Amino acid sequence: MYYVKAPAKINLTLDVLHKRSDGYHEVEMIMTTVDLADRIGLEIREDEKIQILSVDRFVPNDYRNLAYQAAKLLKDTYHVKLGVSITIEKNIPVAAGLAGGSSDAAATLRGLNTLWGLGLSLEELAQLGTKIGSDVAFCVYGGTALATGRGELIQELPAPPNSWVILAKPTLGVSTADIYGKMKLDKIIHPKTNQMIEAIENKDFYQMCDSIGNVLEDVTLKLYPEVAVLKEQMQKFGADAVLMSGSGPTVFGLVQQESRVQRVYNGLRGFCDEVYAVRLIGERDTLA
Ligand SMILES: C[C@@](CO)(OP(=O)(O)O)[C@H](O)COP(=O)(O)OP(=O)(O)OC[C@H]1O[C@@H](n2ccc(N)nc2=O)[C@H](O)[C@@H]1O
Ligand SMILES: Nc1ncnc2c1ncn2[C@@H]1O[C@H](COP(=O)(O)OP(=O)(O)O)[C@@H](O)[C@H]1O
Repeated sequence: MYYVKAPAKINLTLDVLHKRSDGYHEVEMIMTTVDLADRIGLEIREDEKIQILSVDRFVPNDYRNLAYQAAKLLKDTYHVKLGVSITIEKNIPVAAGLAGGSSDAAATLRGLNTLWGLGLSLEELAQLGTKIGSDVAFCVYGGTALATGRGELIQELPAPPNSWVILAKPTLGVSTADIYGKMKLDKIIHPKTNQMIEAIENKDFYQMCDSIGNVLEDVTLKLYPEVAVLKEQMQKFGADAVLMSGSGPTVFGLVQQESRVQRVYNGLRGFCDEVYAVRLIGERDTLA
């Protein structure tokens, strides 16, 4: 079995500039990877079949699985005469704003590129990934990046300052399309994207905390007040900065001091089942 790591992402900033004629929204967002990851196991099949073996009951094990779509796209585009069995060990919460499905697809693209001996560049894989979903290109590269367009245009950024990240996922799933669709474009308060880039470049933790922002947060918080409560709790327990990731509903807290991590984690565990204390990965090249 050939294993590939598929880490979750968080959005340090997420801005929407306008709605496009193709129905997508033009975005500007800073994304970074965290060390909560699915594990993708790949096994070549001579019979040309693509098979998904997943242990998670919330994840489809057929053509609807984004890892399946990644394998099929590679196979069809490059006329590969092999198949693959894909085992997905799911650790990233599903439909959570953490890009778990996109990361599984990206890891499958990277892994099969090696296993099927295709010799494609990351750029070529990212371009292919864009056909599966807007977040897949970022997940192909990992690390930290400014993502524009509908999210598929990637400019690499340096690793952010070191930080712990507490992730808390309420027991509800959110539809990304629904949240984008309910946004009031004339009421947006834009996050400080340039200030965030500066904070990252200067490795300034407190400026990073001061620059986080997500225009989708208001929409999700209004629909699901329990997410707002979770945010307040995380602030109360001492996180340095708190924000919802992507379209939600996962809330993340940045915590610089290791001594404070346990307190925030334990505090949240009291009323939220899914809480994780992880680190920012921040850099590319740790995904093999
Ligand atoms: C909000 C974000 C932020 O990173 O992440 P998640 O919350 O899903 O993790 C992304 O923009 C989500 O990316 P992804 O989940 O790949 O979305 P896609 O499958 O491409 O699109 C799902 C639906 O979301 C809407 N959509 C998505 C991206 C975009 N720039 N504008 C949109 O309006 C469209 O209605 C689209 O049909
Ligand atoms: N490998 C996969 N892992 C998770 N979800 C998947 C996968 N393949 C398809 N999906 C579907 O994609 C939807 C969004 O999943 P996910 O990527 O976890 O969320 P998000 O886009 O909020 O980060 C889920 O409802 C799920 O049914």
